[in-house]
Amino acid sequence: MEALKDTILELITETSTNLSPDVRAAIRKAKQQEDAGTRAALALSTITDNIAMAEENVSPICQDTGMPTFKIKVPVGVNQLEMTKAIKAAVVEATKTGKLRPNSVDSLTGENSGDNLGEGVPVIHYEQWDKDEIDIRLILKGGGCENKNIQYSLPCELEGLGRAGRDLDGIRKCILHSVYQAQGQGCSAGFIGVGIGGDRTTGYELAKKQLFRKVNDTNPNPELAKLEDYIMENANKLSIGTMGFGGNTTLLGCKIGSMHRIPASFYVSVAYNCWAFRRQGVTVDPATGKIKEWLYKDEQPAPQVTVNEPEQLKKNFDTREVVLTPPITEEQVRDLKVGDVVILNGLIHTGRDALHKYLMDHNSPVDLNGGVIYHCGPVMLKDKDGNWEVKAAGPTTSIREEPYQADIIKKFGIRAVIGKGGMGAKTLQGLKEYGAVYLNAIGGAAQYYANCITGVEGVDFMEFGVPEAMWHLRVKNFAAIVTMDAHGNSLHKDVEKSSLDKLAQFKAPVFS
Ligand SMILES: O=C(O)C[C@H](O)C(=O)O
Ligand code: SF4
Repeated sequence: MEALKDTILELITETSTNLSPDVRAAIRKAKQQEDAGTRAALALSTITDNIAMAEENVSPICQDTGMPTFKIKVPVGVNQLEMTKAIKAAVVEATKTGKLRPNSVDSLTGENSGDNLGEGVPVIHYEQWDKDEIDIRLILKGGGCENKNIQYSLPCELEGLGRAGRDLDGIRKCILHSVYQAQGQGCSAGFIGVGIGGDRTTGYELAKKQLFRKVNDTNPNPELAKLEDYIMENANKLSIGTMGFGGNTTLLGCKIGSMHRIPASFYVSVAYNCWAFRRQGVTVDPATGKIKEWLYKDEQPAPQVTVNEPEQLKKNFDTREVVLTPPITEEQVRDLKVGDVVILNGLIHTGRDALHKYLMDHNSPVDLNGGVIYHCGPVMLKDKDGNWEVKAAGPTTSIREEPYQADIIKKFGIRAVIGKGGMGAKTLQGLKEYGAVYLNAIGGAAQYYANCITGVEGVDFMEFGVPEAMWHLRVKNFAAIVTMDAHGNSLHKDVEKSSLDKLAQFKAPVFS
């Protein structure tokens, strides 16, 4: 099987950079159904452009290439030890070439291994089957959507929906609630895999396994097929929309599986996947290790997408546009309101979990007064001259910084925070008190934003690892939407409230 390492490397590259046709079609449909001129339409246009750019650049669709998870079926006699060696070698190579972000972090020390290997990483599940070929499936599921997975233990009380019992209607309520609780934080519009039954572990495994089904397949269990149809007809009535901006499409797919459980437990487990639904598979010849067939590629190529120039994008949307260059003044910030599109030109600094924790008790290596913090963990490579190159640079989920953000804004005089998914009441109060804004970039649009970065002017805290370091980036035409302003307004708060009101319309039983 000497070709196996190259096969796995090709599979990883394809999964990370080229969204499969069934997922693209779902996103295309959402884009066609979105009301023109809305923020959700802007987000879907940017996402569509980003998908095309990733394919063209053979570079990660999203900077977070997730926890590489392989599900493998092997004929009797195949050497799994050899396979694991080849998989790990391919993962290291894919990381070196910028197709994967180094994502393997020691949970106790915080140290990033740098090559995507570590205890339990990558995840590799083997099972034997009676066919004489190897079936290898890979999913790259990022942390932001993984954090929106949820597991319900029935019976339970659900906000907006009331009691969820140990029956199909209780399951219905859990699934609707799982879409509501994700809001836009897991980069909606999303896909969900649902596992009914099992224990805490196997329930979640069943949920994630559903994500390997094709977007347009039909559930072989008629009762579950009916429930999937119901969810797809109704979840979008929550109007959470793309990125949680409000809008017509919140859910792009729902796949449900069921297994036996023990009498005391009744779990409903939901694996929430973002629009960057990256899963691919191949069948492989056990003798050579070569690819026989791709499993999620259609014959006809996806329709060509013309990548909108920022100018073109701006023309489609009648929102106020404000061009800003850091350092930004308090007056400029207080002039902004929710819905404005801010175009940034100049120096911004990345910072996420490790940096925010550090800055609470330490000084910043750079002057952040009037500055912009970008919640982002980029994919970075050094070019032949040893200069850093940004390969992918979309936003991470901002809510994780909620415990720190207001204090950091006050301490350093920061004027704008860029991220996705919004922040909470403490930050909203801080924006008002200290004069700052929250700018929602389009989650997952890693190529789109990498394209706006004209230079890397340095980096601090490399000891935090590439994703968590403080990168000093020069940007041009970096567009993001004001979704929390310095006057106490928050689009996220409004959408959460309106979607909760809408959720309540599904309280009455549907499935007896
Ligand atoms: O880790 C990241 O860069 C993004 C993450 O997947 C997130 O959605 O927050
Ligand atoms: S940033 Fe968004 S698109 Fe990327 S992995 Fe996280 S949830 Fe998915």
